[in-house]
Amino acid sequence: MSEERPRQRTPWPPVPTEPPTPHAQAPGPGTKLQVHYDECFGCGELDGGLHMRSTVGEHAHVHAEFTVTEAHQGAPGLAHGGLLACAFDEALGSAVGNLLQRPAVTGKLETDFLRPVPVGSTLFITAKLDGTAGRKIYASADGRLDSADGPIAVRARALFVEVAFEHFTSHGYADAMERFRRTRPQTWDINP
Ligand SMILES: CCCCCCCCCCCCCCCC(=O)SCCNC(=O)CCNC(=O)[C@H](O)C(C)(C)COP(=O)(O)OP(=O)(O)OC[C@H]1O[C@@H](n2cnc3c(N)ncnc32)[C@H](O)[C@@H]1OP(=O)(O)O
Repeated sequence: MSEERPRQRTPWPPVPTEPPTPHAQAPGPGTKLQVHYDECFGCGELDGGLHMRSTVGEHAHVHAEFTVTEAHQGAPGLAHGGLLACAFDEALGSAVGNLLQRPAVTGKLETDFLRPVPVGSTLFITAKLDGTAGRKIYASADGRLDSADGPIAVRARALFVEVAFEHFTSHGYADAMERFRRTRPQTWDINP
């Protein structure tokens, strides 16, 4: 299997964009990012969740790690593709939310699965912001197998759409903001 397997041939971002500018209060390189919501399947402490942790890298990248356990299998001994997509959604969303400090939800997420990801392996995911166009935020990520310079196993790119905080209170739990603040007391008071 060759290292470069560029399955994503369509232009990206698909529309003209502005360069993404990290928010003045965005956490800097080396910052270990906090859980954004303690009941999040991606980063929270739920039994069976992905328990992902992320760190801000240089040049507005976010690095995340996902270790595949027996609870994440699709085929015997291999990660389920849907859960891998979930790990990328988490890493990409973490980059968008933490670096831009704008509330946003995933509008579109596409993944290329380039290599099998076995149980016991760790995906080293690097997510970056690619551009913004009004409420639309484009981001992409690579996931390398077992080390930060391992072969790329999964690639993803996503469109996030900025939303008002009411998105969470009207479509989710009415007390969504209290639930966010219970995990991260100040973050969710930031005006978009
Ligand atoms: C603040 C401090 C933060 C602190 C730090 C936080 C850290 C935080 C870490 C989070 C880590 C979790 C990461 C998981 C993130 C989820 O899992 S989010 C859950 C999954 N996603 C959803 O549930 C979203 C459901 N969809 C929706 O609610 C609505 O469709 C949307 C996405 C809000 C868009 O609806 P809308 O607001 O009515 O806007 P709409 O005009 O339809 O679309 C806006 C633009 O986007 C385009 N668009 C929308 N969808 C698509 C699509 N699928 N394809 C192409 N274009 C699209 C539209 O064409 C439109 O383009 P323009 O016309 O403006 O050129």
